[in-house]
Amino acid sequence: MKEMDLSMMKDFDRNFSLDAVKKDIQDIIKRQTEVCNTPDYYKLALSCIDLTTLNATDTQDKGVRFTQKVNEFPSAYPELQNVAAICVYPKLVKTVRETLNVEGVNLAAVSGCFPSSMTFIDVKCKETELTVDAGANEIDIVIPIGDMLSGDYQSVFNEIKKHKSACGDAHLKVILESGVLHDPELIWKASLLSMHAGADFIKTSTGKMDPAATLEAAYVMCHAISYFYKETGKKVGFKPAGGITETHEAVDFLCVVKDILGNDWLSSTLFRFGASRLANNLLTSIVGEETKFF
Ligand SMILES: O=C[C@H](O)COP(=O)(O)O
Repeated sequence: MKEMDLSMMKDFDRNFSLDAVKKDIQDIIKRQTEVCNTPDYYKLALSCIDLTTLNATDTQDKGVRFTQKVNEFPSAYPELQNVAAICVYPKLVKTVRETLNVEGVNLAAVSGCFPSSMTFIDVKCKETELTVDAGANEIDIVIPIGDMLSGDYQSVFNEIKKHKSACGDAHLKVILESGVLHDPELIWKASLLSMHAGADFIKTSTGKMDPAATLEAAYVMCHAISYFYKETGKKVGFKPAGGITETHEAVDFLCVVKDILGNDWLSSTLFRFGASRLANNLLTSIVGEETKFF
Protein backbone atom coordinates (compact mmCIF):
# COMPACT_ATOMS: atom_id res chain seq x y z
CA MET A 1 0.00 0.00 0.00
CA LYS A 2 1.23 3.48 -0.84
CA GLU A 3 2.17 5.27 2.34
CA MET A 4 1.18 8.87 2.76
CA ASP A 5 4.05 11.18 3.63
CA LEU A 6 2.61 12.65 6.81
CA SER A 7 5.19 15.42 6.87
CA MET A 8 3.48 16.68 3.72
CA MET A 9 0.07 16.81 5.39
CA LYS A 10 -0.72 20.50 5.76
CA ASP A 11 -1.68 21.83 9.19
CA PHE A 12 -1.26 18.44 10.85
CA ASP A 13 0.08 20.24 13.91
CA ARG A 14 -2.39 22.71 15.30
CA ASN A 15 -2.52 24.20 18.78
CA PHE A 16 -5.68 24.82 20.75
CA SER A 17 -6.29 26.60 24.00
CA LEU A 18 -8.84 24.53 25.90
CA ASP A 19 -10.10 27.64 27.70
CA ALA A 20 -10.66 29.40 24.38
CA VAL A 21 -12.43 26.32 23.01
CA LYS A 22 -14.75 26.19 26.04
CA LYS A 23 -15.49 29.93 25.75
CA ASP A 24 -16.18 29.60 22.03
CA ILE A 25 -18.60 26.73 22.68
CA GLN A 26 -20.49 28.82 25.23
CA ASP A 27 -20.79 31.63 22.68
CA ILE A 28 -21.94 29.19 19.99
CA ILE A 29 -24.66 27.77 22.23
CA LYS A 30 -25.83 31.29 23.11
CA ARG A 31 -25.97 32.15 19.40
CA GLN A 32 -27.70 28.99 18.17
CA THR A 33 -29.97 27.83 20.99
CA GLU A 34 -32.96 29.91 19.95
CA VAL A 35 -32.98 28.16 16.56
CA CYS A 36 -31.85 24.68 17.67
CA ASN A 37 -33.89 24.28 20.86
CA THR A 38 -37.12 23.90 18.92
CA PRO A 39 -39.40 21.02 17.85
CA ASP A 40 -38.13 21.21 14.26
CA TYR A 41 -34.60 20.53 15.48
CA TYR A 42 -35.77 17.76 17.84
CA LYS A 43 -37.34 16.13 14.76
CA LEU A 44 -34.14 16.65 12.82
CA ALA A 45 -32.14 15.08 15.66
CA LEU A 46 -34.45 12.06 15.71
CA SER A 47 -34.02 11.58 11.96
CA CYS A 48 -30.23 11.60 12.42
CA ILE A 49 -30.07 8.87 15.07
CA ASP A 50 -28.18 5.63 14.56
CA LEU A 51 -30.48 3.69 16.88
CA THR A 52 -27.99 1.56 18.72
CA THR A 53 -27.90 -1.64 20.70
CA LEU A 54 -24.37 -2.79 21.49
CA ASN A 55 -24.63 -5.16 24.42
CA ALA A 56 -22.78 -8.44 24.91
CA THR A 57 -26.18 -9.80 25.95
CA ASP A 58 -28.00 -8.90 22.70
CA THR A 59 -29.90 -11.84 21.20
CA GLN A 60 -31.30 -12.47 17.72
CA ASP A 61 -34.78 -11.97 19.23
CA LYS A 62 -33.73 -8.59 20.55
CA GLY A 63 -32.49 -7.74 17.05
CA VAL A 64 -35.90 -8.64 15.63
CA ARG A 65 -37.85 -6.65 18.24
CA PHE A 66 -35.54 -3.67 17.90
CA THR A 67 -35.96 -3.65 14.12
CA GLN A 68 -39.73 -4.14 14.30
CA LYS A 69 -39.99 -0.87 16.24
CA VAL A 70 -38.28 0.92 13.37
CA ASN A 71 -40.57 -0.86 10.90
CA GLU A 72 -43.63 0.29 12.88
CA PHE A 73 -42.45 3.86 13.28
CA PRO A 74 -43.93 5.27 10.01
CA SER A 75 -47.44 4.03 10.93
CA ALA A 76 -47.14 5.20 14.52
CA TYR A 77 -45.75 8.64 13.64
CA PRO A 78 -46.62 9.34 9.99
CA GLU A 79 -45.70 13.01 10.38
CA LEU A 80 -42.13 12.24 11.54
CA GLN A 81 -39.05 11.02 9.71
CA ASN A 82 -37.71 7.68 10.91
CA VAL A 83 -34.28 7.22 12.49
CA ALA A 84 -31.34 7.17 10.08
CA ALA A 85 -29.99 3.71 10.87
CA ILE A 86 -29.98 0.75 13.17
CA CYS A 87 -26.55 0.07 14.66
CA VAL A 88 -25.67 -3.40 16.00
CA TYR A 89 -22.84 -5.88 16.48
CA PRO A 90 -21.99 -8.02 13.41
CA LYS A 91 -23.67 -11.07 14.91
CA LEU A 92 -27.07 -9.38 14.59
CA VAL A 93 -26.63 -7.94 11.10
CA LYS A 94 -28.21 -10.79 9.12
CA THR A 95 -31.27 -10.83 11.40
CA VAL A 96 -31.72 -7.07 11.23
CA ARG A 97 -31.28 -7.10 7.43
CA GLU A 98 -33.94 -9.80 7.07
CA THR A 99 -36.36 -8.01 9.42
CA LEU A 100 -35.91 -4.42 8.26
CA ASN A 101 -38.65 -3.58 5.79
CA VAL A 102 -38.86 0.22 5.74
CA GLU A 103 -37.26 2.38 3.09
CA GLY A 104 -34.48 4.79 3.88
CA VAL A 105 -33.19 3.27 7.12
CA ASN A 106 -29.56 2.16 6.94
CA LEU A 107 -27.96 -0.81 8.65
CA ALA A 108 -24.77 0.09 10.48
CA ALA A 109 -22.52 -2.37 12.26
CA VAL A 110 -19.55 -1.87 14.51
CA SER A 111 -16.58 -3.86 13.25
CA GLY A 112 -12.80 -4.22 13.40
CA CYS A 113 -12.72 -5.74 16.89
CA PHE A 114 -14.98 -3.00 18.31
CA PRO A 115 -14.57 -1.44 20.84
CA SER A 116 -10.88 -2.10 21.56
CA SER A 117 -9.57 -2.47 17.99
CA MET A 118 -6.88 -4.64 19.56
CA THR A 119 -6.37 -7.40 17.04
CA PHE A 120 -4.61 -8.00 13.72
CA ILE A 121 -5.59 -5.72 10.85
CA ASP A 122 -6.28 -8.75 8.65
CA VAL A 123 -8.76 -10.05 11.21
CA LYS A 124 -10.41 -6.64 11.43
CA CYS A 125 -10.75 -6.38 7.65
CA LYS A 126 -12.11 -9.92 7.40
CA GLU A 127 -14.72 -9.08 10.04
CA THR A 128 -15.73 -6.05 8.01
CA GLU A 129 -15.98 -8.03 4.76
CA LEU A 130 -18.20 -10.64 6.42
CA THR A 131 -20.33 -7.93 8.02
CA VAL A 132 -20.90 -6.17 4.71
CA ASP A 133 -21.71 -9.54 3.09
CA ALA A 134 -24.27 -10.14 5.86
CA GLY A 135 -26.06 -6.92 4.92
CA ALA A 136 -24.51 -3.90 6.64
CA ASN A 137 -24.20 -0.83 4.46
CA GLU A 138 -22.38 1.26 7.07
CA ILE A 139 -19.33 0.15 9.07
CA ASP A 140 -18.16 1.81 12.30
CA ILE A 141 -14.56 1.03 13.29
CA VAL A 142 -12.23 2.28 16.02
CA ILE A 143 -8.78 3.65 15.21
CA PRO A 144 -5.84 1.75 16.72
CA ILE A 145 -5.84 3.96 19.81
CA GLY A 146 -2.52 2.79 21.23
CA ASP A 147 -0.76 3.63 17.94
CA MET A 148 -2.34 7.08 18.00
CA LEU A 149 -1.31 7.70 21.61
CA SER A 150 2.24 6.56 20.97
CA GLY A 151 2.61 8.79 17.93
CA ASP A 152 2.68 6.05 15.29
CA TYR A 153 0.45 8.05 12.98
CA GLN A 154 1.55 6.21 9.86
CA SER A 155 0.16 2.92 11.24
CA VAL A 156 -3.13 4.60 12.08
CA PHE A 157 -3.39 5.98 8.55
CA ASN A 158 -2.44 2.65 6.91
CA GLU A 159 -4.98 0.69 8.96
CA ILE A 160 -7.86 3.00 8.15
CA LYS A 161 -6.96 2.99 4.47
CA LYS A 162 -6.86 -0.79 4.39
CA HIS A 163 -10.14 -0.95 6.23
CA LYS A 164 -11.73 1.44 3.75
CA SER A 165 -10.95 -1.04 0.95
CA ALA A 166 -12.48 -3.87 3.00
CA CYS A 167 -15.75 -1.89 3.23
CA GLY A 168 -16.47 -2.09 -0.50
CA ASP A 169 -19.52 0.09 -1.12
CA ALA A 170 -20.38 0.41 2.57
CA HIS A 171 -19.80 3.78 4.22
CA LEU A 172 -16.95 3.91 6.71
CA LYS A 173 -17.32 5.72 10.03
CA VAL A 174 -14.08 6.05 11.96
CA ILE A 175 -14.28 6.32 15.76
CA LEU A 176 -11.48 8.35 17.34
CA GLU A 177 -12.34 7.54 20.98
CA SER A 178 -11.84 11.24 21.57
CA GLY A 179 -12.23 11.02 25.35
CA VAL A 180 -9.13 8.85 25.56
CA LEU A 181 -7.12 10.91 23.08
CA HIS A 182 -8.10 13.80 25.36
CA ASP A 183 -5.86 16.55 23.89
CA PRO A 184 -7.52 18.70 21.22
CA GLU A 185 -4.25 18.57 19.24
CA LEU A 186 -4.42 14.76 19.09
CA ILE A 187 -8.15 14.76 18.23
CA TRP A 188 -7.35 17.18 15.39
CA LYS A 189 -4.57 14.90 14.09
CA ALA A 190 -6.75 11.76 14.34
CA SER A 191 -9.54 13.58 12.47
CA LEU A 192 -7.24 14.58 9.61
CA LEU A 193 -5.61 11.14 9.39
CA SER A 194 -9.01 9.45 9.26
CA MET A 195 -10.36 11.73 6.57
CA HIS A 196 -7.23 11.51 4.42
CA ALA A 197 -7.38 7.72 4.75
CA GLY A 198 -10.95 7.64 3.40
CA ALA A 199 -13.40 8.01 6.30
CA ASP A 200 -16.90 8.95 5.18
CA PHE A 201 -17.73 9.99 8.76
CA ILE A 202 -15.65 10.68 11.82
CA LYS A 203 -17.22 9.63 15.10
CA THR A 204 -16.29 10.67 18.62
CA SER A 205 -16.63 7.56 20.78
CA THR A 206 -17.55 3.93 21.17
CA GLY A 207 -19.78 4.57 24.18
CA LYS A 208 -17.73 1.95 26.00
CA MET A 209 -15.09 4.26 27.53
CA ASP A 210 -15.26 7.43 29.61
CA PRO A 211 -15.48 10.23 28.78
CA ALA A 212 -17.59 9.61 25.68
CA ALA A 213 -18.82 12.40 23.37
CA THR A 214 -17.98 15.93 24.53
CA LEU A 215 -18.73 19.30 23.01
CA GLU A 216 -15.01 20.11 23.06
CA ALA A 217 -14.24 17.06 20.88
CA ALA A 218 -17.17 17.94 18.63
CA TYR A 219 -15.80 21.47 18.25
CA VAL A 220 -12.35 20.25 17.19
CA MET A 221 -13.70 17.54 14.88
CA CYS A 222 -16.15 19.90 13.17
CA HIS A 223 -13.34 22.38 12.57
CA ALA A 224 -11.23 19.55 11.11
CA ILE A 225 -14.11 18.53 8.82
CA SER A 226 -14.54 22.15 7.71
CA TYR A 227 -10.80 22.49 7.07
CA PHE A 228 -10.68 19.19 5.15
CA TYR A 229 -13.63 20.29 3.01
CA LYS A 230 -11.90 23.57 2.13
CA GLU A 231 -8.69 21.69 1.25
CA THR A 232 -10.16 18.78 -0.71
CA GLY A 233 -13.78 19.58 -1.61
CA LYS A 234 -14.90 16.38 0.16
CA LYS A 235 -17.69 16.62 2.72
CA VAL A 236 -17.08 14.18 5.58
CA GLY A 237 -19.88 13.49 8.05
CA PHE A 238 -19.81 13.86 11.83
CA LYS A 239 -21.21 11.45 14.42
CA PRO A 240 -21.10 12.28 18.11
CA ALA A 241 -21.80 9.05 20.00
CA GLY A 242 -21.77 7.74 23.52
CA GLY A 243 -23.59 9.13 26.53
CA ILE A 244 -25.89 11.50 24.61
CA THR A 245 -29.22 10.84 26.28
CA GLU A 246 -31.24 13.99 26.91
CA THR A 247 -32.85 16.34 24.39
CA HIS A 248 -30.89 19.33 25.68
CA GLU A 249 -27.61 17.44 25.15
CA ALA A 250 -28.54 16.69 21.54
CA VAL A 251 -29.48 20.35 21.04
CA ASP A 252 -26.02 21.49 22.22
CA PHE A 253 -24.34 19.22 19.65
CA LEU A 254 -26.65 20.54 16.92
CA CYS A 255 -25.67 24.10 17.90
CA VAL A 256 -21.97 23.29 17.46
CA VAL A 257 -22.46 21.53 14.11
CA LYS A 258 -24.72 24.25 12.73
CA ASP A 259 -22.38 27.04 13.79
CA ILE A 260 -19.14 25.48 12.53
CA LEU A 261 -20.26 23.42 9.53
CA GLY A 262 -23.51 25.13 8.55
CA ASN A 263 -26.87 23.83 7.42
CA ASP A 264 -25.38 21.53 4.75
CA TRP A 265 -24.37 19.19 7.57
CA LEU A 266 -27.79 19.18 9.20
CA SER A 267 -29.24 16.03 7.68
CA SER A 268 -28.60 12.33 8.12
CA THR A 269 -26.36 12.30 5.03
CA LEU A 270 -23.66 14.17 6.95
CA PHE A 271 -24.72 14.04 10.56
CA ARG A 272 -25.66 11.25 12.98
CA PHE A 273 -26.12 10.74 16.69
CA GLY A 274 -24.91 7.33 17.90
CA ALA A 275 -27.26 6.72 20.78
CA SER A 276 -29.09 3.94 22.58
CA ARG A 277 -31.26 6.10 24.89
CA LEU A 278 -31.84 9.41 23.10
CA ALA A 279 -34.69 8.51 20.72
CA ASN A 280 -37.45 8.17 23.35
CA ASN A 281 -36.44 11.42 25.01
CA LEU A 282 -36.55 13.29 21.69
CA LEU A 283 -39.94 11.74 20.91
CA THR A 284 -41.15 12.83 24.35
CA SER A 285 -40.00 16.39 23.63
CA ILE A 286 -41.67 16.33 20.21
CA VAL A 287 -45.07 14.96 21.24
CA GLY A 288 -45.09 16.72 24.61
CA GLU A 289 -45.78 13.67 26.78
CA GLU A 290 -43.73 10.76 28.17
CA THR A 291 -43.14 8.35 25.25
CA LYS A 292 -41.41 4.98 25.25
CA PHE A 293 -41.89 3.87 21.67
CA PHE A 294 -38.41 2.43 21.07
O1 LIG B 1 -22.09 4.15 18.89
C1 LIG B 1 -22.93 4.32 19.74
C2 LIG B 1 -22.68 4.27 21.18
O2 LIG B 1 -22.17 3.02 21.57
C3 LIG B 1 -23.95 4.55 21.91
O3 LIG B 1 -23.65 4.91 23.20
P1 LIG B 1 -24.82 5.09 24.30
O4 LIG B 1 -25.30 3.70 24.60
O5 LIG B 1 -24.13 5.73 25.46
O6 LIG B 1 -25.89 5.93 23.71
